[in-house]
Amino acid sequence: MGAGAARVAADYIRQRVGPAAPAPVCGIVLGSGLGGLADRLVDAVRIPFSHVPGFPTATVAGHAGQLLVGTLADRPVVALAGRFHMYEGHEAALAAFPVRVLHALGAPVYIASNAAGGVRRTFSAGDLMLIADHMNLMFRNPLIGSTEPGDERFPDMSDPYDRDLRARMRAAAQVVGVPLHEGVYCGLLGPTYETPSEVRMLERMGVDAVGMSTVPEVIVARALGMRAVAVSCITNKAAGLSAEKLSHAEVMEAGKAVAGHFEALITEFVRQLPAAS
Ligand SMILES: O=P(O)(O)O[C@@H]1C[C@H](O)[C@@H](CO)O1
Ligand code: HPA
Repeated sequence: MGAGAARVAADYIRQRVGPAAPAPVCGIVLGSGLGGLADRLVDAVRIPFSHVPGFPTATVAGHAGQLLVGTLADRPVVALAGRFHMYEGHEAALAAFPVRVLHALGAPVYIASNAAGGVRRTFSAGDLMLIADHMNLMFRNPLIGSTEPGDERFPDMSDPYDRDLRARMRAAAQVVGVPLHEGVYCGLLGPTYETPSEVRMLERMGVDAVGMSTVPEVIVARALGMRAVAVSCITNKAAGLSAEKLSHAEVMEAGKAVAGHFEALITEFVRQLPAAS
């Protein structure tokens, strides 16, 4: 799933929205329970994933499976309500394919969001965490085998979550009065949640939040030279850190409960995004 396929998908999307549509200032992927931001887009053209060439169908509850082209805070954006996970049976390259499409549509900035379990003991459901860095414990890389001409073959990952964009996200949080933590996200394959022993291991490794996505997407964004920024919604304490059993229903509920804060934060961030970033 490389640049050629992404161009085909982007051409289809452009044809759906019309040639006069401006290039997006960013592309946004909305994680589990966070799809409500899509309803904030104005004059949105909604395209089901199943219509976009190369996209599989979204199979996870809480992922609407729609690509939207519209404006947020008067800025042109593309948003994906839903994503593809490797635990759905997809290769890492396919999980990250939407980022290639966002790039082909001209988005210079990639904004990821996800639901995640809080490994940092002070985290509780409803906290938002700006991702400072990630660990790839999926042991898959979407660039394996890629010989795409536009791809950096050996991308630098010393600053995967762009320093300037993180500062802008912190500033946006202050403007809208939303508490924003910052920490390290670890991507695991899933779909099982972690065991308590795994969570203790992650804690010792320096992980603050654990989830099942985002990492392949950000790797591809970096390989394409896009600037990336990401926010985790802590939907639960990670396994073993509370007496609660984990369920996807609880994850979606917690995502919806924090939706107001999350949407205000991302909307303000997009409002402040420079035109050519
Ligand atoms: O797509 P995200 O990363 O937001 O979804 C998380 C990880 C799993 O897909 C699911 C587990 O409940 O939520
Ligand atoms: O506890 C979790 N672990 C992994 N992924 C998750 N997504 C939401 N919560 C979790």
